[in-house]
Amino acid sequence: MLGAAERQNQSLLCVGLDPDPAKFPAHLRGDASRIYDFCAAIVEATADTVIAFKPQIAYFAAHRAEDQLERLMAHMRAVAPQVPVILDAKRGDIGSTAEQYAIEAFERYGADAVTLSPFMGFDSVQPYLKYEGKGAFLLCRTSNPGGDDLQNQRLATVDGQPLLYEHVARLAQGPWNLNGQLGLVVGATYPAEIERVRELAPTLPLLIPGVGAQGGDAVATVRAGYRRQGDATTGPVIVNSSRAILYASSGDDFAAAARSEALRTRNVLEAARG
Ligand SMILES: O=c1ccn([C@@H]2O[C@H](COP(=O)(O)O)[C@@H](O)[C@H]2O)c(=O)[nH]1
Repeated sequence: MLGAAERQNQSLLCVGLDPDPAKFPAHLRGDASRIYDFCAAIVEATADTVIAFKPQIAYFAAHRAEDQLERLMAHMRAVAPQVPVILDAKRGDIGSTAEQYAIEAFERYGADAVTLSPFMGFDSVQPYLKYEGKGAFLLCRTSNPGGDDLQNQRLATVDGQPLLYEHVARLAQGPWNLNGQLGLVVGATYPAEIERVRELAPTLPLLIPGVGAQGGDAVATVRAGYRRQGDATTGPVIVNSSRAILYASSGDDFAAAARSEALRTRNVLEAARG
């Protein structure tokens, strides 16, 4: 799906759906019952500019808007059937609970992929892999400064003493990737680490948040993560921007402004492919 959407829309851009009613345009501001309306307008305005959509579940759950997320997932299917939807849920729990989270992501919401924390080990990831054709992106080197606290620690007990994030990348490229369903999350705020992850995980899709509001360098991100080999490329690169697109305007023209910002970002990413 990623390859098809990338080709059809000529895009590496993922629009993140992080609806915060306090930031909505004036006629919707503060009204959590309009989360669906806001997001549906963004989806309609950007559907032909993206490789993927990424709704962040916290922004719906915090406002008791899970029913609106269900409707939005169905709407994305209808408006953009070719565009994969990555549910950003960052789940991670023992196997029996993970089975319930997998039902939530893939059966309740019908997501194509979900984000997971790998911290609890392979048995916490395995329940998601039972869903044929669905994907799981493991947090590897996240975009936030605090990612250093654990992800940049050296593992003295593992061969070669890799950094923790390097170990996650190797596991995801190798023994954990039973049916080719895994990808990795790497922050656009750390291009050198994106390059390292690409070395260790040449075929995996990389979900890369951090351009836009977090200030990550879009060009450096693509140069670090995107590889063309002959006519083929290595694993896809999915560069997420949420707030910079969603809140490009606080006026009635918010959807048109979101489209302009999405097109601008897409074009920067395209130019960086070389
Ligand atoms: O390392 C990570 C992992 C996930 N995120 C999520 O991506 C978006 C970023 O939003 P912006 O408004 O473009 O900053 C958000 O949903 C985060 O939860 C991340 O930023 N970094």
